[in-house]
Amino acid sequence: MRSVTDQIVARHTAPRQLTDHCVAPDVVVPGVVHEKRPARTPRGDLAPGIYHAWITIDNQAQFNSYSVDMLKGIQWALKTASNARDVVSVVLTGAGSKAFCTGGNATDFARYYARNPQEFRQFMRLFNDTVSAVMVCEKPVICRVNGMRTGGAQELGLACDFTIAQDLALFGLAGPKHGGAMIGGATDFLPVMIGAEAALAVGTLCESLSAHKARRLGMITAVVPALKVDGKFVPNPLVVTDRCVDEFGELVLGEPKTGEALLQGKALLARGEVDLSLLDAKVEELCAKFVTMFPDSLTKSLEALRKPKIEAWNRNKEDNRAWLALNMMTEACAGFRAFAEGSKEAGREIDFVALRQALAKGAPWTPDLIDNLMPHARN
Ligand SMILES: CC(C)(COP(=O)(O)OP(=O)(O)OC[C@H]1O[C@@H](n2cnc3c(N)ncnc32)[C@H](O)[C@@H]1OP(=O)(O)O)[C@@H](O)C(=O)NCCC(=O)NCCSC(=O)C1=CCCCC1=O
Repeated sequence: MRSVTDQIVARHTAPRQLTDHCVAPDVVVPGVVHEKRPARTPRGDLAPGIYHAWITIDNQAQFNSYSVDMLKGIQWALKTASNARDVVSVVLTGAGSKAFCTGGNATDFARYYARNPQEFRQFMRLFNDTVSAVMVCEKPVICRVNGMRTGGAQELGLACDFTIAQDLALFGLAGPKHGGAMIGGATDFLPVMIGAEAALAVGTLCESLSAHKARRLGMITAVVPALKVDGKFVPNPLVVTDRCVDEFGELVLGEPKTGEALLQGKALLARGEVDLSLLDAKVEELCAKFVTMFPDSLTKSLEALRKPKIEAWNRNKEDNRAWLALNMMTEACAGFRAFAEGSKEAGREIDFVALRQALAKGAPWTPDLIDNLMPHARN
């Protein structure tokens, strides 16, 4: 039986032919899965004819890092979902349970963009426009963090309106340790989201944060357990989750365990299996809340609340793009080559002391200086 609103629509209150407002065609890009999943109400009832758009980054062999084509695919998918009349919210996620995404493909960076700033400028055009596409999306954008979120992916994730993470996921940034500054969005968003002092630590030290610490800092919306041991969910056993402060009053919630506690945590981790059903339930719970809201009022609220992040981003994004491009001649060239040419055994970082010693004597960034900073040059 048709509902009354269906009958009203059938009386031709809606245009016979709908106009497509998307700039680019909705194309299928390998590595980016774009689908519409049926929406439900908060009570769990199906809401026929309306959907949530799921965008899944899928390059699992390389921890879901994105190629240029994949960036285009993510951007198209965001724009398509933004325009789709039947889409309520957008979920941006990664395939599998290891990584949400680890940013740009570091091997491509080393092989194609190193010493090629004009080409990296073009890459950054795509990247910047993808971050902007998140923040002008007319629907709420939820980052479903199924695993590690680092580098440019952390910046893309910070641009999202909500982040829900499974609690084994790590959050990181490829900053000065990799030869970059975290200016693809993180330096704009973090001070607004977590305050200037915490942003300085996160934005310079290049230390991975646990999902619990990210939640404590206010960087993400919610955390759910993902490890199942003997059929029961347990919190991430590698980090402190049972107290907020240590005996001296220092905050420890979400900090890594050490010593015997860490060994026990690792043993528990090895016995368990990862199950993302609670993550999916939490994402669905949030998506369902949006179904029972006035759409325009929701979009207006998003637009108003995004302003502090967007204003910071728009102030800096083009200058930062230019700096990141030129930095491909020097530090990023060395940093990404070290990742691509290194290995777990040899290490994936440059010889920082040798670099500083050379620069202290005024040495220029010659190709042979960079060659000699590589991990294999030390052996
Ligand atoms: C910390 C890591 C993400 C994960 O470390 P670990 O858990 O030890 O796993 P690995 O063995 O290192 O990784 C598993 C395999 O995946 C490959 N991998 C992982 N990430 C990438 C990547 N980004 N690009 C290419 N390949 C990747 C890794 O080589 C392994 O494969 P293998 O065949 O060798 O077994 C660690 O992997 C890491 O540090 N990765 C690099 C992260 C990185 O530098 N990302 C780029 C950041 S820069 C960036 O994204 C941007 C900056 C400016 C704005 C635009 C932008 O995109």
